Amino acid sequence: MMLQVNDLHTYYGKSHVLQGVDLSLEAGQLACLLGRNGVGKSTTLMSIMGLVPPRSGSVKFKDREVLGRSPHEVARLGLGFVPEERRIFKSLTVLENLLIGQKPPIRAGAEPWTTERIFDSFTRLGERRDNKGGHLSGGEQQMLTIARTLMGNPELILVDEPTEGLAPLVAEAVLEMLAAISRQGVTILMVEQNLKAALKLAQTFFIMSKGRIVFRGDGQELVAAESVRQKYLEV
Ligand SMILES: Nc1ncnc2c1ncn2[C@@H]1O[C@H](COP(=O)(O)OP(=O)(O)OP(=O)(O)O)[C@@H](O)[C@H]1O
Repeated sequence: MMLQVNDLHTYYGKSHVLQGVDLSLEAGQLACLLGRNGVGKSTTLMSIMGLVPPRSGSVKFKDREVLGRSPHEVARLGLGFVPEERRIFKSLTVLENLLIGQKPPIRAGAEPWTTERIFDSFTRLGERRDNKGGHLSGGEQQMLTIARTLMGNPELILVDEPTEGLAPLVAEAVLEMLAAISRQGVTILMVEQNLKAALKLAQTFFIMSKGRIVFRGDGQELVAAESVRQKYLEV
């Protein structure tokens, strides 16, 4: 198992936000975490990464317990995090931004991500390689944030609402980038609000409500589960 989260509890002060989250992902999967605003999706990703320390439970990354480790240590084990806000260096070029994210691969035999591989795989970034980060569009900045995370050669990436605030066509390009990354063997857990877009992309779906996972299934099962969608997703 690439990721196994069991009975995860996280608090902000007295507020009990994650109330026993259970989820698991196999290597190579692209999974989508859905749910209404404020149910704890971002907190789940941040708890896995150690950015918000959970109070109890277990987070196993490739069968190794990572709960209690610092985000830096978790990243070094091969877990990448793409936060919702795009953290690029505006005064540095696309190429320089990518080089900042570079870390040697952990897994022997895996083809490492280099700037050339990034520019070959994602030509939009290649065209912009010498442009300053601050001059990129929102969608390009999102692509750069994702690509910079890849430069750390993660085996699993956690991606928080990558299409937030992007126009539909740009959002589609960002999701296509994630699909391409998945096809290249990186496991992905992403939060995405747009169900229609997510259905085209992901194989596995988790729905969260009030700090717990209330549904797990594939695309067909999610489409069939009309009452679940009505109860937990639709407004
Ligand atoms: N730093 C914080 N301090 C206190 N409460 C917080 C903090 N961050 C989030 N919360 C609260 O925790 C709950 C879960 O937030 P979280 O961001 O994980 O939800 P979400 O499902 O990702 O929602 P959204 O889509 O709105 O980001 C919300 O009620 C939110 O107000």
